[in-house]
Formats: sequence, C-alpha cells, structure tokens
Amino acid sequence: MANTQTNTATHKHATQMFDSAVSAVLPQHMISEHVQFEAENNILTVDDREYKVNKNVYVVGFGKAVCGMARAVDNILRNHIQAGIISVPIGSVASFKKAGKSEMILTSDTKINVLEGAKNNLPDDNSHQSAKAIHQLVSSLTAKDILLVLISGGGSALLSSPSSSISLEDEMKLTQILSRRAATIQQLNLVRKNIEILKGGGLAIEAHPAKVISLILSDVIGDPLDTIASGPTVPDPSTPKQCINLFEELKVLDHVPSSVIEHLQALVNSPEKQASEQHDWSHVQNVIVGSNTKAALRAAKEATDLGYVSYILSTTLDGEAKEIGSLFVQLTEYICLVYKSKHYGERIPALVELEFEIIKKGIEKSSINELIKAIEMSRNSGLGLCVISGGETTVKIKGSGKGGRNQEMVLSSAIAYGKSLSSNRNLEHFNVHFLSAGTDGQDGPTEAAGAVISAEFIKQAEDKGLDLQEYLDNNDSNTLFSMFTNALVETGFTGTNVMDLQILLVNFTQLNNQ
Ligand SMILES: Nc1ncnc2c1ncn2[C@@H]1O[C@H](COP(=O)(O)OP(=O)(O)OP(=O)(O)O)[C@@H](O)[C@H]1O
Ligand SMILES: O=C(O)[C@H](O)CO
Repeated sequence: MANTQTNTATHKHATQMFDSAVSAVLPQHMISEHVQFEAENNILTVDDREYKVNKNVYVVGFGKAVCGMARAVDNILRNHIQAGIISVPIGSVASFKKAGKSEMILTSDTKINVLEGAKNNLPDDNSHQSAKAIHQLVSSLTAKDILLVLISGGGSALLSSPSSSISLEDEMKLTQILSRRAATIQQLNLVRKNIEILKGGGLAIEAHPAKVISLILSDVIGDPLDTIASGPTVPDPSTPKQCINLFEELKVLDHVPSSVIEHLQALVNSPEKQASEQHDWSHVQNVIVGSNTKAALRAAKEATDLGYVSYILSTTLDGEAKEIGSLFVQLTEYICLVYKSKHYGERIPALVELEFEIIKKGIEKSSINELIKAIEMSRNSGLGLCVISGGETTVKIKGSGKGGRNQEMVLSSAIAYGKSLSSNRNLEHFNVHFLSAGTDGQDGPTEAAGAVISAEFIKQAEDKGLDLQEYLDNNDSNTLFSMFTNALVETGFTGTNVMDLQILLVNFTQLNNQ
C-alpha cells in the first residue's frame, strides 16, 4: 500500500510516474494511435478520414519532436513516400545517436531529408534555408498528392520564412525585441503569422490542391491549433492591425524594423490576405496527436497502478515558477489539514485561510472541491494521494546562475516546505515528495529535466549548511540540485515535447517509516 511506503520508494514512484507520462507522448506511440495503414488496399486512415495512397505521399516537418515523428510515419508508409524534408534543432541526430535512441532517427535508406538549424530556438540562416526547401517541395504538389506535415514545439523558429520584403536579419531582430519584452508565445506567433509566408495557414495554401494532413504535438497551454508552431496549416483569424497594436502595447513600435511595419501596412486589404481569408480548407486535416493532458492522464494511471488515489489539478498551469513552487507547499499543507480534520468538510480557520491563498494563485474553487474529494478517498482507503498538474511556467531571470523553470519551481517549494516543517505546521507524519520536470528532458539550458524533493532533501541541505534562498535568488537551481545524489530528474533528450509536469505525492506515515 502506497501509504506505508518508505522515502526511497516514494521518490521512485514520482520518477516512475513522470517516465510513464513521457512514454505516452513519445512519437511512435502517438502516431500509431492516430495513423493506420492498410497495406492490402492501400488505405491510410487518420482518425476519422481515409485516404487512397499510391506512391503519392510527401512529408515535411519542423519542431523539436519531429525526428521521431518522421521515423514513425516512415515506418508506416515507407514504400509510398516520394520525398520529404524535416527541419529539426541543431545537434538532434547526434544526441539521439549518442543516447542510443535509434527509434528517433530515420534509417539511411529513407527518402526524408533531415536538416538542422535554429540554434537556441531562434530563427537562423539554416532554418531559413530549410524553410525555403520545404516551401519549394510543397508548392510543387498536385491534387493527387498527399502531404503529411509533422509539427511540434520549436517549429516556428525551425520554419523561418519571412515575407520577401523582410530580410532574415530583420526577422531575427524582431524576435529578439519581442522576447526581451517578455512577449508571450501567443503574441510572438501573432506577429510571425502576419509576416511569414508559411505561417498562419500559409503552408497549407502553398500545398493546395494537395491533401494536407497535419500531425501536431502541442506544446502550448490549451492546445490552440493556430498558435502551435504559428499554425502553418490552420486558418488565421488575426490581422496586421493587431500586430501594430501589440507593438504599441509592448512599447517597441519605434524599434521594430521599418520593413516589418511597411509589410504589415501593405498587408491590410492585400490580395494575399483576401486569398487566405477565402481559402477552402476542406483539403486540410489537422490532428493533435499528443498534448500535456495526454501525459498527465498517463501519470495519473501510473499513480493508480502504484496504489495512489490520483487527481489531476490542472493542465493549464502557468505563472512565475517560484510562485507555483510555494503554491504546491500551500496545497500540501491544505491536504494535510483536511486529512487530519475530524469531520469531512470541517471549515477550520486555517483551512479557510489556505484556501483563500490557493485561489488567489489561480486554482479554481471547483478544483479545490474535487481535491477535497480525492483527499477523502485517500483517507478512507488508506492509500497515498497523488496530485498531478501540467503546463508551462516562466522565470524572470535576475541572477547569473544555471537553472530551468522546473528546477526553480522545485527549489522554491523546498524553501517553503522547509519553513513549513520547521514551524511544525500540519506536515508532521506526512511523507511528501514534489517533482517538476520538462517532458522534453531538458529544463532550460541544463542537462536535467527537472528536480524532485522531500523532507529528506531539506534535512540533507541543512546538514550541508546550504542557504537555499541564495541559490534561488541567483537562479542557480541546477548548481544546487547537482550537489545531491538523487535530486535531479535526468532522462536525457526524450524526443518529445508537451511542456512540463508536476507530481505531488503525499503519504500518511509514521515517522519511523521514513
Ligand atoms: N538560470 C535559470 N534559472 C531558471 N530558469 C532559466 C534559467 N536560464 C534559463 N531559464 C529558463 O529556461 C527557459 C528556456 O529553456 P527551454 O529551452 O527548456 O524552454 P523553451 O524555449 O520554452 O522550450 P520548451 O518549451 O521546448 O521547453 C526560459 O523560460 C528561461 O526563462
Ligand atoms: O514553435 C513555436 O511556436 C512554439 O514552440 C509554440 O508551438
């Protein structure tokens, strides 16, 4: 029974749940769930649509998870693929080779060409050349052809296709200006859709009259099709005016290259914009093959299999990473208080106060009510409780240290948990573990996917005489966690990318079990 597990076992459960979640969104698995090929009749089925295949398939792709996605479709449709080009992050193939992940790499006899570029997830000359090659391929297709488009996070930078009046340098400058102003991915991609040829539905329009099937792995909260990789195969309802308004809102209008402003002004009522508004999209099928929700559901299933009561709190978690870290400690305190309360639903002042704080940080009252039900089930059954969430947080970097948003979140939770433990607030007799990690296996510019902590970690940090707050203030979470034997979550580059996951495990236990 999970509730009587030791510290080591619980730690292992947390990483096992994370690994299982990642496995649910690995390319081979996701593609085979949505794409089937009946070789006898040459029928390709993608969800509810069927296509007659006859050596008429072309493949293009762009994104961090596209290597494995291309391998998966090559395995399925190998004899029918005529040509293909994928644009993937620089060093992808070498790192998969190094990790022995052969299922993520195309075989030497494939017809799909692999191009690498976009260092540090920024558009560059390599990704510009890749986009040109992709453009050329898709615009040569005819009505009898089928184009498979593989899309995942990082796709925008890997398909750099500025309009002919805008130079690559100007596009790169614009990306920098907007990023420095902390533009959200929705804001950044709004602009990209209006200034790039292949974005905002442009790729599908260029491929017309071919049939277009987009297989999309979502790395954006809420899975908005028109934002993921700037929606190259999705109708774009946005306008050039919205871009100008955005520049004003971010106070960058004076810094935006004049070629961009001129392009946007000319785009209003242009034949190009009108053609896209009137385009018939019936030749396009967009399919989300994987998302954070799918990973969270698998983590919950693994938790149940391991003997926990599991509850998915949210799959749209955002905000400042360190705020979310302390939110999880408030949730832990809340869980422990409800556990210990004599009567289910008892409204003691400490609970009401905590609930107020939790709601203030963005958790809905209805989610708290569901959480209470899960706590009650856990208490009645004697099983441990597993709370799962997913999404993507942000970090305002002020220090000079090494870290990532997940490790920063876990470090902040360790500080809050340490305070909570030392003031003896509600947490005694509870064995608590908190993990946060990126499903791509890389948290910020570090080698780790994330980190996991427990009371044992806090004790070890105290024994080492470490000041955790100092590391947090310097955004140096990775340096800190690297000093411990099992605080980092290390998976290597996973080959998928559906944002981040958090796993909170609370086991009621006697202290002598730990
Ligand atoms: N020292 C640091 N401490 C905390 N966070 C950091 C640090 N350095 C960079 N980051 C964060 O890491 C993020 C960039 O890393 P990463 O490449 O994993 O994210 P991404 O570009 O959003 O890609 P993906 O969505 O695929 O994970 C940025 O959000 C940045 O704020
Ligand atoms: O490539 C992009 O635009 C981001 O990763 C969001 O999908």
